[in-house]
Amino acid sequence: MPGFQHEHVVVRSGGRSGLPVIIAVHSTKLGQAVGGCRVWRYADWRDGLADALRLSAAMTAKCAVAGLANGGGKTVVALPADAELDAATRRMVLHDVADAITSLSGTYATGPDVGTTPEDMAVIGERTPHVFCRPERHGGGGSSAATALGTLAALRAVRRRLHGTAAFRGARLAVVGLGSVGMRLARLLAAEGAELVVADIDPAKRHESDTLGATWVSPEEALTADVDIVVPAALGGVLTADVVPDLRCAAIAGPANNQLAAEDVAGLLHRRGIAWVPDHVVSAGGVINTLAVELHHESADEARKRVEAIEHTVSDLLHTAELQRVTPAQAATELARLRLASA
Ligand SMILES: NC(=O)c1ccc[n+]([C@@H]2O[C@H](COP(=O)([O-])OP(=O)(O)OC[C@H]3O[C@@H](n4cnc5c(N)ncnc54)[C@H](O)[C@@H]3O)[C@@H](O)[C@H]2O)c1
Repeated sequence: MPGFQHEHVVVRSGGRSGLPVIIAVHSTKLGQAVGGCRVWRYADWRDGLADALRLSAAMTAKCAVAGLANGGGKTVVALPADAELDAATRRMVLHDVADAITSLSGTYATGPDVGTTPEDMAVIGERTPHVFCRPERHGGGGSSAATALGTLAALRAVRRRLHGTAAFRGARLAVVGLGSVGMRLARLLAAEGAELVVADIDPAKRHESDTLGATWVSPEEALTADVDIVVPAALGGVLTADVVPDLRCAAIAGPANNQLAAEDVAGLLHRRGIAWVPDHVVSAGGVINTLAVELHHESADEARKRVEAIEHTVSDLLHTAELQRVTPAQAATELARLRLASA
């Protein structure tokens, strides 16, 4: 049985809603623990506790690799399997979460996750300052632009590793998914002279592809296109064991969450000589920006510099991976361990 690794776990019945509110603070070694608030249905509340324990530990590693002065935490409100929250109960739940956060004396701050929105963060913010990713009128702002900028920084590092230059002129990239991050990113890359192959399941995006001078293909064709870098920017699970033999790119780096269908696909990619940069490193721009501005009260310029520093992180990971003959994902795990050990 693994040992208990968390600094503090709160489990309480919400004073207003009566629902189980769970906050797991995994680590504050690097600073205040952060992690989203999940409001989700579970067959048993203890499944929600397991989620909070697992996801808060993952946040510690994610923050450490991103170079954030923050640790990992997570909130889970475990709803019964058949629960529907009406607006009044939802407010009660969010205020219960806020009170549980207050009980932690500033060691943890929350943001949106599955089942919660920036609007919900504004409601939590009525009772605690330890909340981020609120709507713009409450001092927050959308994260897609910063996520796209951070992805561009990651791609610069990959481009330099592949071709010895961080300039995108002449680079061939396939962007799979032209949503709020993918579209912004494609525009940035096109403006720098990259040759783009793009795809989306929504045919309405084809028009934009034409204005970018990109080649429009199906999502499957984009993933296996003969390009330098594939950029997954839609849903997770696209990198399966089956697709690996068909890939023709030299590297994969994109913002889509949980790209690997199974963890061992990282090894399969490595054996095929394809550098896969873990998505949590590539997509960290949004959270880096939000925490810098909303929790650390830094200027937009300072926050932007932190986001652009993803380029150095990815450069380090690729360099270490090559030197130690490990995958970039293994190099990221080791980097997180070192940063935590030296904190
Ligand atoms: N928005 C952020 O700041 C942020 C931060 C971190 C990670 N991410 C992750 O990045 C990814 C994109 O986020 P987003 O905010 O742009 O989402 P989005 O919903 O705005 O865009 C997703 C796009 O992908 C398209 N799509 C869906 N399935 C597809 C498929 N099978 N093939 C090709 N295209 C497909 C959709 O039509 C849509 O245009 C997600 O995985 C998200 O979790 C986003």
